[in-house]
Amino acid sequence: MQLSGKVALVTGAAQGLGKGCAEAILERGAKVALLDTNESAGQETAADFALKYGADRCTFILCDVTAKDQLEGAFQKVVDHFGGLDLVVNNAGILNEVQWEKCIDVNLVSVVRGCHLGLRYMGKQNGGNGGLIINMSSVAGLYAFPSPVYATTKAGVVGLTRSLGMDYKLGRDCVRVNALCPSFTTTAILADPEVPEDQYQHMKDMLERGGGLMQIPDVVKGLAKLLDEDDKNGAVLEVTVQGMKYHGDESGPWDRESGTHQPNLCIA
Ligand SMILES: NC(=O)C1=CN([C@@H]2O[C@H](COP(=O)(O)OP(=O)(O)OC[C@H]3O[C@@H](n4cnc5c(N)ncnc54)[C@H](O)[C@@H]3O)[C@@H](O)[C@H]2O)C=CC1
Ligand SMILES: CCCCC/C=C\C=C\C(=O)C/C=C\C/C=C\CCCC(=O)O
Repeated sequence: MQLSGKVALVTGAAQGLGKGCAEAILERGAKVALLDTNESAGQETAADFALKYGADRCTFILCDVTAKDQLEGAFQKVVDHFGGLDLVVNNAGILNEVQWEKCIDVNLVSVVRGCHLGLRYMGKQNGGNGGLIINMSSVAGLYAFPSPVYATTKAGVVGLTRSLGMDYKLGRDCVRVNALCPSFTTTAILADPEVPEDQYQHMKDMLERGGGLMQIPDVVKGLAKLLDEDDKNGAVLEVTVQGMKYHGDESGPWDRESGTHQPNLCIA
């Protein structure tokens, strides 16, 4: 996707992976709205980006993605402020197995809503120009993971992405939907996850066996791949210290006999 002059909205962008993604999008010439509940970090990030990329190219919007009115209001603010919308990164997420309903709300319900809003504002059938949605899932959404509710939310994001990315609807809305599945990356989410001790110990063990931590720029390379590959729709990209690979090339039962698996290729 050519991003010069385009408009992006990134949730959970005050810090961590969302901030890294937002900066990569700014570097490619787009304008970016940063949404987050953390007002001080969000304002600081926006001020930093304004200095580097220009005050007219970045804005912070205080928004709890789990509050329907706030998320809807934020999408409208972005369109009012920048005059359109071309790219949505649904990134905000938490790991909390204690307040597990909240984990589902932030990581899955809000991503569903963010996708619906992306389609509403970017969909050609609604007067938009088409666009791209990138959902932040996790390797935890692809393999068994010791925090079951978190893993469920991330697997849900994978299913949502694959299904919204089916090409039968692309001719109508011209909005592609892809997902990024990183492994453990150094951000604040690792510092204090609200998980039982046995889950935490098992995660530490997986982290060691998996080859250790990634850094934010490693994951941003995955985002860049999804931004560059315009033929991808419904694609799910795993990013680990071992490299990157797409998931989901297996044929479903409807294609298995004929062997005519139809990858989700963008035809718009
Ligand atoms: N760091 C890691 O190892 C991995 C992280 N992820 C995912 O990446 C995404 C970003 O996480 P990180 O940058 O690692 O963590 P982080 O904790 O540094 O950043 C998360 C951001 O989301 C914001 N946020 C949380 N709840 C929110 C809400 N209700 N409304 C708006 N903003 C909210 C936080 O204020 C924070 O700025 C999450 O979806 C996470 O599940 C996926 C795989 C690995
Ligand atoms: C040791 C501290 C653990 C704290 C974990 C906090 C957040 C983790 C978020 C994730 O999304 C975890 C991401 C991936 C883990 C899933 C599988 C591990 C596979 C290991 C590998 O091959 O890289």
